Amino acid sequence: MIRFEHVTKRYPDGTTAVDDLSFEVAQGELVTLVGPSGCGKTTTMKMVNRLVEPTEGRIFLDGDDIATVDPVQLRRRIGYVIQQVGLFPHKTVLENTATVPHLLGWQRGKGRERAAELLDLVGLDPSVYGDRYPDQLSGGQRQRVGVARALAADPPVLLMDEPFGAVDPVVREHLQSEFLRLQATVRKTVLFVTHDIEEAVRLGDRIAVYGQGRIEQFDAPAAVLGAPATPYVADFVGADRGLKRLSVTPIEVGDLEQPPVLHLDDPLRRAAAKLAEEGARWAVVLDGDDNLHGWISTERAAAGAEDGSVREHARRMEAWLPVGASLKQAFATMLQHDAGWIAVIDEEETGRFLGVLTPARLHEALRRSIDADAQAIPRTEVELETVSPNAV
Ligand SMILES: Nc1ncnc2c1ncn2[C@@H]1O[C@H](COP(=O)(O)OP(=O)(O)OP(=O)(O)O)[C@@H](O)[C@H]1O
Repeated sequence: MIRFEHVTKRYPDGTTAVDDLSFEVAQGELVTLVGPSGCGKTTTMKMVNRLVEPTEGRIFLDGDDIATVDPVQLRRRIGYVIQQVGLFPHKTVLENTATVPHLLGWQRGKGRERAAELLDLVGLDPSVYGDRYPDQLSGGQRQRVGVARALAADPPVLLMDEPFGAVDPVVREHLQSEFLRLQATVRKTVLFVTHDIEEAVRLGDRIAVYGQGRIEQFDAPAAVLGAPATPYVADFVGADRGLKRLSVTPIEVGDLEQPPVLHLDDPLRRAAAKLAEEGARWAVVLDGDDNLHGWISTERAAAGAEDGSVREHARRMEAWLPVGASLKQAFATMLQHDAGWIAVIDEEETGRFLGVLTPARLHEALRRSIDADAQAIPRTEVELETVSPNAV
């Protein structure tokens, strides 16, 4: 979709901002450009929409050499989001969002309708925020308007230059999650500039790690973290690679332990006997549809009334995640609920219980992910050790 072929940019003062750059971004792919200040990220991006012209080399968009495309026509195919957002202060949120459809000569009603749809999509209720002016919004809300505006004319390509750079870390994480959800729906081809490796890792399908004017490594996040191509990249991604890798390694079904399982309507006496027989300290409790309800301790099951059912003694389980969530989320959930394990469910299939993740299993999953990359073998072929639930 976007292809750089031996692109160099030298500014008139002699600065070589980008030196012989070649890479390709596939349709629907989100590539993050990450590197220290002044390494040429913004220059790379601005060459795509011809705000900067290359000195040498060629750039293709969907097969067209962009040097041959009228810049105004070109920019209609490209949404652009920048840190300063650049909203018009005297226009309402809705008018700001409808800017590009308006420029494209869409009928006013159609443009506003589209703008309202987009505001909804980025989490701003148009009936609440549509008539406000930019200075009546928080920084995070302004960034969302910036994203909505860039998407309004439905361009296939988005260029995003530190779009979440100006907001505090909490809002930033929130915007990142929302953007990932949005991208899963709209599947744009995205170039995303950031100087934050965490953000690059979290958002990118692939990451381009920049040295001075050059890409040092262009790879999937797990590979950049697990197998940095050069000492420079290793240095840039930092010593706490293991921690960062947590955020790119998903929980897989193979990571889970299978503790004893009971159902809400099971007679308590039978449940207690089963737990004692298996030597387990607790069991997961499911409802009639095999969805997660909570858990019950062996002690509590044994102490209950003779004729009771599991329902009266089970506790709700708040610490759970869908399969595919990151190990980092799993770790955070354990800490948040002070839990020795978390339940993992299959969200796709309406919350069916799949198993539990323990700290030991989390650590194993992390190790396996590192080893698998190091040996360049598919993760599915890595043998799992079995750990009994009683070990928790
Ligand atoms: N108009 C210009 N004239 C001369 N030099 C420029 C110009 N624009 C950028 N540069 C230089 O080109 C190099 C790359 O700049 P660029 O803005 O692409 O870097 P960046 O990686 O985006 O940095 P940052 O993260 O600080 O925005 C820098 O040395 C910068 O000073």
